[in-house]
Amino acid sequence: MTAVLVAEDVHKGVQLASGRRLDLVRAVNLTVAAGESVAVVGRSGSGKSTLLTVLGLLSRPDRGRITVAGRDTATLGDRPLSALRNGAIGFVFQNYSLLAHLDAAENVALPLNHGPRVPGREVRARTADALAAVGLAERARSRPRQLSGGEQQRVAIARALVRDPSLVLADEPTGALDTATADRVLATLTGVTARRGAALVVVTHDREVAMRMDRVLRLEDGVLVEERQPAASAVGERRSACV
Ligand SMILES: Nc1ncnc2c1ncn2[C@@H]1O[C@H](COP(=O)(O)OP(=O)(O)OP(=O)(O)O)[C@@H](O)[C@H]1O
Repeated sequence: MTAVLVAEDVHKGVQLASGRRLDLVRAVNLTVAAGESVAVVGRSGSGKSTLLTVLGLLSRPDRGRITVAGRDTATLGDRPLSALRNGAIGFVFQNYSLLAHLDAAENVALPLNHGPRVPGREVRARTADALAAVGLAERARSRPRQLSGGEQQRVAIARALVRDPSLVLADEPTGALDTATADRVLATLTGVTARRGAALVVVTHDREVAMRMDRVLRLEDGVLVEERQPAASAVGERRSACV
C-alpha cells in the first residue's frame, strides 16, 4: 500500500471571539492510500472543514505530523510547503473560492500558473479536459457571476483536478448540485482516484455521497472514528472496474 496522506496525532484548535479556545481536532490519525477514497462525516460545527484545511496544508496543525506524498510537512518552511500543496493537492472549497474577474477556464488554469512552467498549449488542453470532465466545456468563457451555484462548484472541482494531484480534498463537493449532476461529479472524483491512483477525502453531510467512498469516518469529539469499512474485495472490484 502506498500512503498518499498520513496524519499522526494531529491537533488543531481555534480561538473564539469570546477568547475561549476550542479544541476541534484533538487526536486525529488517518492514512489514505493511493486509489482510496474516504468520507468524513460529523455534526455541523464538529470541525470537519478545520480538519480538511490542516490535511490540505492550508493551516498548520498545533501538534502532530502530516505526511503528504512521502514528504513530512512538519519540517518544511512556508515556501516548500506551498509548493508541495500546489503540486500534490487539489482542494475543493466549500464556498468554491473562484476569482470573480476571471472566467471559468482562467479559474481552472490557475494551479498550472504556479510551479514548473507548463506550455500554453498544454494549459489550454488540460483546462479544456478538466472542464469537459465536469460537463462545463461550453461555459469556459463565463465569469462566476454568470454561472449558477452548481456550475461554480463544478468549476472549483475542475480547478482541483487540473494538475493531476495525488491528493484531492473536497469540502461538501456536491452541496449545490442536483442528484444527476452530483452523480456525475462524484463519478469524476472517484474515477480520478481509481484511474490515476490519487487519494480522495470528501467532507460531506450527504449519506449517499459518503456511502460511495471506500471508507466512512466520523469526526467525533475531535477524533476520527471508523464508521464503515467495506470488504477489501469490494474496494478492489470497484477500482478495477474504473481502470
Ligand atoms: N478561524 C476560526 N475562528 C473561530 N472559530 C472558528 C474558526 N474556524 C472555525 N471556527 C468554529 O469552529 C467550529 C467548527 O467549524 P468547522 O467549519 O470546521 O466545522 P464543520 O464540521 O465543517 O461544520 P459544517 O458541517 O457546518 O460545515 C465552528 O463552531 C466554527 O464557528
